[in-house]
Amino acid sequence: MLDNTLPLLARGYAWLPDLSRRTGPGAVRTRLMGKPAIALRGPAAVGFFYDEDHVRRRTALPEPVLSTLFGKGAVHTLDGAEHRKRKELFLKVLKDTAGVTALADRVADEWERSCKEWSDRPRVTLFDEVSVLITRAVCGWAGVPFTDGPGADARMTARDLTAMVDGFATAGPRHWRARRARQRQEERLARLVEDVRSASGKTTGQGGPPVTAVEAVAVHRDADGELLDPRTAAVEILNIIRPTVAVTWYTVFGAHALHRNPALRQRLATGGEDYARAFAHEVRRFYPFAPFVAGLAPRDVEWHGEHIPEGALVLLDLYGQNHDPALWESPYTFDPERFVGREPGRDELVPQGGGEASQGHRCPGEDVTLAVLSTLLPRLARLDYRVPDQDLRIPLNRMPTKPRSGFVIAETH
Ligand code: HEM
Repeated sequence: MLDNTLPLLARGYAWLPDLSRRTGPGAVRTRLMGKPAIALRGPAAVGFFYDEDHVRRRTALPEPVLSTLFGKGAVHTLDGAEHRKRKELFLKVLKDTAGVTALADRVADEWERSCKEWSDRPRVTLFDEVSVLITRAVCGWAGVPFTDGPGADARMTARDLTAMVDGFATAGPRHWRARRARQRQEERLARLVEDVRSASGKTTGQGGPPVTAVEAVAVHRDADGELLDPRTAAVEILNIIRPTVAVTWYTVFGAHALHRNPALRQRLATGGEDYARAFAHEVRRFYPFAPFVAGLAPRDVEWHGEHIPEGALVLLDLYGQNHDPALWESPYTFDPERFVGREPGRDELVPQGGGEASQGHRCPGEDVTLAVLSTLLPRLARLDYRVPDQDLRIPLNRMPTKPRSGFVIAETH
């Protein structure tokens, strides 16, 4: 069987759906990065995938992904007790309702401030502006100051954080930009962690409980009882602020959805929290972001009669599951009604992984994602703007993708 790494990089989100159309229903067998690989989808597959007896993460992620998107030593790469202990840190910071609301309030304030700035400009690119406003909000909230050092002002930080996401699945200039961005931000945040540790005395328990995400990371002790080394601490601070800024992608997709479905605008503008949340869920289901998640079989295992040899890559096809006609009626229709008055099942809607966030690798940032989207999208629906002619195509062969123009909005008069 031919190795599919290059076709994956070349075809992006279309790669797995095309393979599965060719191979028919059931699991898809292929080869990736020189290993046999099997791709699964569906709620039962989610249960299988998130069982550590079947799939482990250590060594599953290739170096180019770690050096751009996640960082070396990140929570994504841990298993078992080590993973659960590190994950507690994220759950403490990201599942705290008051903390998430405080972050959403900062996003709302930054939105108001940005709208005032935009009123002087005939047009703005939503992707660029939203990435900066979320960067300001999340860095303020997390305790990451903006100073004059390399990559330290809000616009440079936003550029670095989005570059890390943009460059993980490609070769060439985008990839090297992502590596440099990560290096710059890890160095700066490692220094911040050392400063916070020495200034506050919090690591010795003398400075009171941590109040910011940076402080929480600085005082966190891993399963071995040790503090994180400053570089790993920087990696994990980035694993809070980078994906929060990545909600920019979904915000721009939300703008795209409003443009393509103008009848939904009024309801989103005035429909309150519940409709905003339903709309946010549908943006996460409909638009492509994380294509799949992957791990390695720790021993020979079996999935519905399919043999998976030890060391094989197991993929959970997130994008495929979110568009599976067996789960979603008219999956290629954008329709927030599917989530009005109902929360999706745990293993049904999986743009950010499945299973329990506290037990497995499911994204701990779903509350933050939904809160930021529910803050920004109704405000966008209430904003008076025009969508000038531009290239709004969303190429599926690019990962991650977005409307090519970045979604330009212009004043109405
Ligand atoms: C832009 C929207 C987001 C998307 C599409 C997304 C997607 C994902 C996916 C697919 C995973 C991997 C799940 C797995 O390996 O099984 C993940 C993990 C993770 N996400 Fe998110 N995420 C988003 C937002 C966030 C936010 C806002 C945060 C933090 C504030 C966050 C922090 C994390 C962390 C720390 C992990 C690793 C969890 C672990 O390995 O246990 N994500 N995310």
